[in-house]
Amino acid sequence: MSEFSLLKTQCYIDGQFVIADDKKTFEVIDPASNQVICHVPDMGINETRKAIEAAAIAQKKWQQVTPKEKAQILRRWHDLIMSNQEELAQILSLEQGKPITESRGEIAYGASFIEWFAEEAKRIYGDVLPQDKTNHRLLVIKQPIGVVAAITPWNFPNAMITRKAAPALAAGCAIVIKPAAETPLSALALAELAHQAGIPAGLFNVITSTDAVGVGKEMTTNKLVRKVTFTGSTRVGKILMEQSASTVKKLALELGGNAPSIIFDDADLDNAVDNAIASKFRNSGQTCVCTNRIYVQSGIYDQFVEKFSQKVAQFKVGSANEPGVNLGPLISQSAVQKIEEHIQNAIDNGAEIVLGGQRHDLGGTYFQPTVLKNVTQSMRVAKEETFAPLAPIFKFDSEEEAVAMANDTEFGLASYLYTQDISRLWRVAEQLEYGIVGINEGLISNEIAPFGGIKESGLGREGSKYGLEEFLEMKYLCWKV
Ligand SMILES: NC(=O)C1=CN([C@@H]2O[C@H](COP(=O)(O)OP(=O)(O)OC[C@H]3O[C@@H](n4cnc5c(N)ncnc54)[C@H](O)[C@@H]3O)[C@@H](O)[C@H]2O)C=CC1
Ligand SMILES: O=C(O)[C@H](O)CS(=O)(=O)O
Repeated sequence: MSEFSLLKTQCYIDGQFVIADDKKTFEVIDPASNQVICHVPDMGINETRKAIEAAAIAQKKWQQVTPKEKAQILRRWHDLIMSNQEELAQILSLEQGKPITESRGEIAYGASFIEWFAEEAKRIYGDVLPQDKTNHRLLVIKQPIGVVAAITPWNFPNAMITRKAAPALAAGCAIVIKPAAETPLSALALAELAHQAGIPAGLFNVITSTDAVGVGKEMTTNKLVRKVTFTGSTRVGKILMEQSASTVKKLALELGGNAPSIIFDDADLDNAVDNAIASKFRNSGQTCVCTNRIYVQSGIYDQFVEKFSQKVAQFKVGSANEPGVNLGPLISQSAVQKIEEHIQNAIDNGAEIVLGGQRHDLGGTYFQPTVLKNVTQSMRVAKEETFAPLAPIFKFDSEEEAVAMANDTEFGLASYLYTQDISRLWRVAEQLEYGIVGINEGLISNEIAPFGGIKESGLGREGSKYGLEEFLEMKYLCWKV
């Protein structure tokens, strides 16, 4: 690991790299080899509290810094990230397992949020309102919400941090981040580059810990924290919501998904196949916007299954730096058990394996890309997010039936539809109960558009001009002249 100058093994609090108060550490494991990469501090409530207190002090000064100066510092952070893209990508693949090409993409994707919000920092506007009385002047100003606490997942250990930290800093806030224990190194590398970019001490803090519950409790109940932003499971999102109620914190929750891809008879079949594959197997199926269910109209069902499976059969499973690898290892054995349960449940209820279905010969947490056909709504794959390389293909007859099945879930993050009928495109897009609709496109993530879900997929939006509002408070001034 010595070749990685950005591989940090201490937490970053108040501008210093530090160890845990009790010197405790925990192992960071390479999921491809199951080998220990290094050890990082196993911090807890006390260190979290210290970080929050440092953030509160730093934030008061930061909100006085001009937007232009904020933008310049954020731009420097972006430039440092991009000039260290390869090393950041190697560290990301080492701790998370995704193919190096995907990690390089994630670093650029993560940096795009910093670039975007460096620009947005200079465009935080207020309002002058019409008078209600002749001697009144009514104004609205926007101010930073204050100290932000962020809890982030293992599947995008770089981009899920910058997608929160960039708008927070651009708005004038300070942030304390607890990354997933599986993937802390990307967060610590970002801290090193934030330090080099001159982001003032206390504004960007990273706590690594195996005590997610304790750290989360401190983050959601400490009065100095005014906003909690979380990306992860709906189960944990609900816990954080409950815990945040005692101090009425603002929340942003990017939670689980159950994305349907609906392919109509009139779709461009090759485009639908390619995009359904891209959406399904990105990050080995471990993204919240991955297609989880594929609904194909009966007229092209057999053709679609054949074309889709032939392409998936060409996939190469392997470790991050192997040339041509499409699928890496899953993050954990529990992830492997979940896909095995979903496959078995589907088979027990009448589905058929077209491709895969087994653990890969490479062992560990590698799994074969799997395609099932004759899948129905009664199976677990229809109701639960598999978060793995499993493509269950359902058949439908009518548009109404497809929309009803697609919406038959408590989740509402991403959805996809493939048709060349313009009227149908509008009808179905408007009826889908999701925050995001990909139309003839399976890859919808960027820094420009508002990313987020409805129903039990979360609250709020990240990225886009809307993403900045999440870190601002609106103040109304009623001025007698
Ligand atoms: N919406 C999204 O982008 C994501 C959704 N997920 C969903 O979550 C499922 C489980 O994935 P995990 O990574 O295990 O998600 P998770 O929700 O268990 O973990 C996400 C983050 O929350 C922290 N956490 C866990 N329990 C906590 C608690 N009680 N209080 C405070 N923080 C806590 C974890 O340490 C991690 O940093 C996936 O199968 C997928 O369905 C997971 C990752 C991203
Ligand atoms: O957590 C996730 O899965 C990401 O939000 C998906 S994306 O933004 O990288 O598409």
